Amino acid sequence: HEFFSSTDQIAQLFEMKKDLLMSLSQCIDAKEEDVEMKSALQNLLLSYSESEDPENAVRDPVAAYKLLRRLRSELIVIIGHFHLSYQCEKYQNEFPEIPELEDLDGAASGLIRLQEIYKLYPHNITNETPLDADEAYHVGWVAYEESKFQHAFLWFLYSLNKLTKSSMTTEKELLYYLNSSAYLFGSLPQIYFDQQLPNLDPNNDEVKAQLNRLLQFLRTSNPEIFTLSTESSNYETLCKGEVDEMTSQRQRELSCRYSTAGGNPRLIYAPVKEEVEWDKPQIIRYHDIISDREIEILKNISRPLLFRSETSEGVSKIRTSQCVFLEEDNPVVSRVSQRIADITGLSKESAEDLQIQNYGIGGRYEPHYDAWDDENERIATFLIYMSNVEKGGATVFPKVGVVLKPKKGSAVFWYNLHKNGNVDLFTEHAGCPVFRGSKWVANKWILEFGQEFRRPCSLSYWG
Ligand SMILES: O=C(O)CCC(=O)C(=O)O
Ligand SMILES: [Fe+2]
Repeated sequence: HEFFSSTDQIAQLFEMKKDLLMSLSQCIDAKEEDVEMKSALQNLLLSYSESEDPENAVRDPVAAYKLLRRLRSELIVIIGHFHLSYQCEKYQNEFPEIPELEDLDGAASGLIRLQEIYKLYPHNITNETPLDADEAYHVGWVAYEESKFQHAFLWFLYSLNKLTKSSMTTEKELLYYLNSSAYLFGSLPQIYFDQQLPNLDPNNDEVKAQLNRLLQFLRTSNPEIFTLSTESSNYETLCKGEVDEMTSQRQRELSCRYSTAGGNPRLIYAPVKEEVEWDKPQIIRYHDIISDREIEILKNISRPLLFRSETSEGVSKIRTSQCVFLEEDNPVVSRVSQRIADITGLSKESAEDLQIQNYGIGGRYEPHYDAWDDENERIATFLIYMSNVEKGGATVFPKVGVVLKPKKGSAVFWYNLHKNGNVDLFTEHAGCPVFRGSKWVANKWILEFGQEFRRPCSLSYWG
């Protein structure tokens, strides 16, 4: 099981750890004589505070990263105690999975992606939740492994400034990685690089002096490694919310109305609020199409079933979220499907199951199409927002400049295919990295076959 790709799963794990800690304290209290174990347990109990709210903590990606690290180390200790303690044996089948090192790497990678898109320095992204030297070193190391040498360098520098006596990270390691990332970034000539590394004096002062020399050299001869580039792709610019004037002007001219979808009996007394968000391709927002209660039910059914989302290439960094397809045997799921059919006028018999999705730390879905050129493709997408997202997490269409902000209870709808069956190339879209908040969405993909009389085909070459 994975944790970094769903912030909700991290919050759930916190609750499980809490329960486990409680049962451990009960079974140890009962009989255990081992003083050492009791005091270790006491420390764990002290570190856990009643008022801690994991759902709130995971809204901040840096806090979520720290929490994940902490949960991993605490669970290892707690489960270790269970194994050591004879009296606690009966609990042994109920352990939650422990986050793996890959989870910590995935979480760090999410932070780096946030920095890249939103142009954030380590001190920007950590301004609410600071990282300690070891945590920062780990993020730098992940950036280094991903060949993102400037981010790596900046994190190592951050780590250097946070070093304390209790840090596991050493100045010597930092000198090595600062030096190497500066060289690989292209800010350090080979000669300088070679001079810095060999035969480091284990004497700390010597390392310190070398570190200072390195930084001084970089500041004077190659200062660009300290400053992030401001270049962005269309996708990134839209995610940052920098919509150009023309686009926002065009957006303001669009309309909204109450609709009964052409007199659908189920909508006559409760027309749906319809807002045209974009004209070409047409993107329609429907407001208040699902209640908070329905959302809670869908989240609760999904939680134990969530699994890493895939793309046509399998599991990949392109898409960091977890999802599950829900079948119609649940009344809320079938009610939502019926509502989508009523609103869009399309047949629900020809559609995929409702897909519920929760994003991870810095979770995103990079630009993609929902439909390909195969038979019975996804003619349309109905995307429901099941949460608000405080920062980031917009759905953007890079080819046309559209930014759709998640609004809880609303949905957006567009056709991926032209009437002639070809993919509309303007429907390329992305889910921007979540910068603050927990993002939940539900996808309903409506298929081509069975819609022939509801959305007649055209023979036109153009669409
Ligand atoms: O989460 C979003 O905003 C977009 C999701 C999406 O495009 C998808 O799941 O196919
Ligand atoms: Fe999509």
